[in-house]
Amino acid sequence: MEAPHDLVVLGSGPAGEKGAVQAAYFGHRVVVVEKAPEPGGAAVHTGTLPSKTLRETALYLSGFRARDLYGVSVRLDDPHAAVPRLIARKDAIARQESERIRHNLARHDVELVRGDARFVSPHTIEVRTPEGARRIDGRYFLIATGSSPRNPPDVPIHEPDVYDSDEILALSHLPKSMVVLGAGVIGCEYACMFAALGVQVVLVEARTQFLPFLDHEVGRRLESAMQHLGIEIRKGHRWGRIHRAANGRILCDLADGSVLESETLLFAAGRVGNTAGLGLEHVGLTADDRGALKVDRHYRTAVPHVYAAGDVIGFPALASTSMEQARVAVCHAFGIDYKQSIGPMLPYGIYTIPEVSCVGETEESCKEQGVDYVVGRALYRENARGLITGDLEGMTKLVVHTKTRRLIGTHVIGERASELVHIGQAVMHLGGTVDTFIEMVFNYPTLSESFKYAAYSALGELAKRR
Ligand SMILES: Cc1cc2nc3c(=O)[nH]c(=O)nc-3n(C[C@H](O)[C@H](O)[C@H](O)COP(=O)(O)OP(=O)(O)OC[C@H]3O[C@@H](n4cnc5c(N)ncnc54)[C@H](O)[C@@H]3O)c2cc1C
Ligand SMILES: NC(=O)c1ccc[n+]([C@@H]2O[C@H](COP(=O)([O-])OP(=O)(O)OC[C@H]3O[C@@H](n4cnc5c(N)ncnc54)[C@H](O)[C@@H]3O)[C@@H](O)[C@H]2O)c1
Repeated sequence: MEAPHDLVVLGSGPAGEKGAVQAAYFGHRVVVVEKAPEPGGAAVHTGTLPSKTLRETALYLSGFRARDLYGVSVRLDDPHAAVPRLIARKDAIARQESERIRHNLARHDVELVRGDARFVSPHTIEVRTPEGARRIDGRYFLIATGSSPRNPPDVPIHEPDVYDSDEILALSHLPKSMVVLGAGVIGCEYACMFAALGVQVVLVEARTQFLPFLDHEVGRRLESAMQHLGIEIRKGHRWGRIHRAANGRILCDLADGSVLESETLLFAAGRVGNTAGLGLEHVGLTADDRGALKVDRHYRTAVPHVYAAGDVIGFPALASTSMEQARVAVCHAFGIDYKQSIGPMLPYGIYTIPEVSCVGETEESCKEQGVDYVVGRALYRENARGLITGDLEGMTKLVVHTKTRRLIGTHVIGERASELVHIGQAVMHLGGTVDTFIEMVFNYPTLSESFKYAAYSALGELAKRR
């Protein structure tokens, strides 16, 4: 009989990898079970990295970034050659990242077992491996099995030309038109990517507010930039039947009676936790109707020796937070005095075109909480690096507490937004004020310098309040 492992991790995505390595680093014997042929999960194979690689490749192949510099029209030299080039680049990145994960696990002496895991008793899983079944006992378990695209019965995902966000990565050619259902982060990102490649995109969303968690001014800017990119945005529309016309095109009925017709359709409306088939009943757990597991602030489920982290626990379902949750879970399980909680301020990076990133309070959240605030803005078009880069629509926006002058929110839309936001995040994390930016010397010319000018703008607003 195999000796029990200290930690058994189900899944090798961001949560599984980081949780496993954290425990192994502190001397514990760890095994990771992964059912896919290569480690990395959705982050490496179907979600984060593939979509971000496609975005960069789409911008490069379409000459998109050069549009405002040289007045070139955005078009692909050879649309037929684009898809193989997009796919090849994405596959190369996935291979390298899987290899990095294998290496990271191996150098921490974490065993990686290929197979489908399910609980057969509270302390034992059975793994169906290509070679047969293997039982693994553990003292603690970390469920990090991630999520999959939601697949409602009335959406014919497996029909040709109808895709979900996993299948879209196997697109064989660039379509002329696409209807994207769901303007969540996934829908918006893919809508932008395909529009940049010259595909005619219609984006449908039931809500009337575009990405409602964004600062509304930033959301409006993004919406108008996406429209400028050629995307037709249909807000406040529910969709109904999706079917095929006699001419082979895809039809999507909208609740107002109109019908959208396109060559392809991407269904991008939500994900469900990968808990079906995990044998949760053998450990005394149940998932909710979205397949998600409930955890406490230490990421412990209702069963004390079983933890869960990442997409399988639902919101916010980001690679960034999944890793941190798993580290916290493992530190708690083994009493490691290292990481007790995840940072209180979670940044969002949305890789639309343009990119958007934010952390902390929005104008709307300040109003809701009755917080007295001012904002400062700096436009990329008034920034030397913005002019050089040709991004004339970008903006850095700071939200500052009127009384304490502390920075409480950072919002960036434009080139490098998801990198730049960390400047604001660091200042917020360290309790900095608007004056911090005034004291700092920034490299010139940089987009980072927009923080100083946004701070000046906020100072102007503060002066009016005196
Ligand atoms: C299109 C798209 C774009 C995204 N972009 C971003 C982004 O830009 N930034 C960001 O932070 N997040 C992004 N995300 C979200 C991010 O990919 C997820 O939050 C992240 O992958 C979750 O990590 P995880 O470890 O919880 O699960 P996953 O990465 O899903 O990994 C779970 C692993 O568990 C394995 N598994 C499942 N069941 C079993 C079983 N029974 N036995 C063994 N193994 C099993 C799976 O095969 C998988 O490898 C994106 C997601 C999508 C879909
Ligand atoms: N850059 C990033 O950080 C990034 C990128 C992609 C995905 N993700 C994560 O992946 C997760 C899933 O993203 P998602 O975009 O699939 O889900 P989502 O739930 O965020 O968005 C789905 C959208 O579809 C709409 N919708 C649902 N049913 C509808 C109907 N019948 N008619 C009209 N509209 C309808 C919803 O109102 C919603 O806006 C998110 O939690 C997100 O955090 C993150």
